[in-house]
Amino acid sequence: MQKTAKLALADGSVFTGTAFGADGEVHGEVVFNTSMTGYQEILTDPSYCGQIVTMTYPQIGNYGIAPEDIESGGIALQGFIVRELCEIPSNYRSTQTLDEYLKAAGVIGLQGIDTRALVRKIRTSGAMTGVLSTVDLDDESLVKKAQSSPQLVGQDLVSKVLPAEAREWDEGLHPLAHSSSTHSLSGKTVTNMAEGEDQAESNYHIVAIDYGMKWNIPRHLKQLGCRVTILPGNCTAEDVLALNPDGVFLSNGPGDPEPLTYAIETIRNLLGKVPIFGICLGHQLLGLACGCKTFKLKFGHRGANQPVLNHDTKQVEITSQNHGFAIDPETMPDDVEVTHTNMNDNTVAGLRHKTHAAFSVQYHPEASAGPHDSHYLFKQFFDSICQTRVSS
Ligand SMILES: NC(=O)CC[C@H](N)C(=O)O
Repeated sequence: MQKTAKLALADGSVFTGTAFGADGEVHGEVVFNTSMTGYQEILTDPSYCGQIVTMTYPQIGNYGIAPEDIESGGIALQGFIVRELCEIPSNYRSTQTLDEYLKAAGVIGLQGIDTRALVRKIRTSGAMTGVLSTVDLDDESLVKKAQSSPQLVGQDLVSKVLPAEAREWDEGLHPLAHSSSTHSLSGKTVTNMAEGEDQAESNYHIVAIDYGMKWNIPRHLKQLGCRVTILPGNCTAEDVLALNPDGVFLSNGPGDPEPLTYAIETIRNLLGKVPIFGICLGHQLLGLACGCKTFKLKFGHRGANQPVLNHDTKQVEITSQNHGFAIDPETMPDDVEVTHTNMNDNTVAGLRHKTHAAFSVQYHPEASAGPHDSHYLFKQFFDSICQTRVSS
C-alpha cells in the first residue's frame, strides 16, 4: 500500500507525495542536484550531511544499486526526493533497488512531487530549511518545524562524518573507470593521460586529511603510485608531519567551512612545509588558511555539468560539483591567485598560492559521478610532489 510523505519548507510551502525508503521525520537544508546519473554516489557523498537532496532528473533508480559504486561507509544525507522512483532497475551490476537500499540505511525518500516547482522555489528564494516526514502529515505543524530547524551556517558538520582513526588506503581505480579512459571522438581515439596510464610504484607518501572524503579520491591518489595514509579531519599539523609525507591532500566534506577552526589551523601550520592539494571543502579550508573568507551561495552548485575556465590553459572543463559555500575573491591576499572560474556565475573555482606549493579546486576532479575532464589535477599534484622532492 502506498504511504504518504510530506516536505514542508521554511517559506510555508508543503509538497505532498508518496513515501519510499524508511519511515520517520528529518530536517535539513533542502538542495537540488542536476546530475542525470550518479544517485548512488550522491547518496554516499558525506558532503551532503545535514541536507535533504532533490534530484532534478525525472526518473531515479533505473540502474539500481551496485555495491562497488559507494563513495563512503554509508549515507550521510538527511532525506532524498525524486519525481519518479524506478522500482524495476535494469543493470547487470545491480544487487538491490533504490527503495530497498534506503530502507536498509534508514533514509526517508519522497517521490511523486513536482520537483520542478520545488527547484524553482529554491532557485528563486535560495536554499532553505525543510522537514521531510512520513509520520506527521499536518501541514501547519510541519511548517513550524521547518521554520525552527537549525540553519547550516555556523555548524561543524565535519565532526559528524570524519573517520574515527587513521588508516592506510590500498585500492586503486575500479577497472570500469579505466575502460572509460579511452573513447572515440569523430573516429579518433582520445586518451585522457591522467587516467589512462598508471604511474609506476613510487616511494612517495601522501597523507590525505579526511573531512568526509569520497573514496574515489584516495583511489586516484593510489593510482599515482603513492603510498596513501588517511588521517581524520581533526588531526594536527604535528600528526601529519610525524608521518613525513611528500604531499598532503585536503578532502571534500560537509557544511560551513568557517567554524572548522581546528582544520584551518592545521593547514596554516602545513603551508610551505609540504605540497598541498585541496578539493571542495579542502579548497575552502586552504583559502581560509591563506587568509581568504568564504560566503554562502544562494542555492549552490550541485551537478555534473558545471563549466569551469582554467586560466592557465584557457580551456573550459566540464566538472562535477557539490558545494554551497565559496571563496570570496575580494578577500584574497596578494600571495594567492585565482586559477579557475565557474563560468555560470563567475565564482572562484580554483586557487593557487604564489610562493608555496599549494593549490585547490572547488569542484570534483575525481568525478564519481561526472565527467573526467579534470583528472589532470591529480597528475599536477604528483608533479608538484616530485619537484619539491628534487629541489629539497
Ligand atoms: N563537497 C564539498 O566538499 C562541499 C563543501 C562545503 N561543505 C560546501 O557546501 O560548500
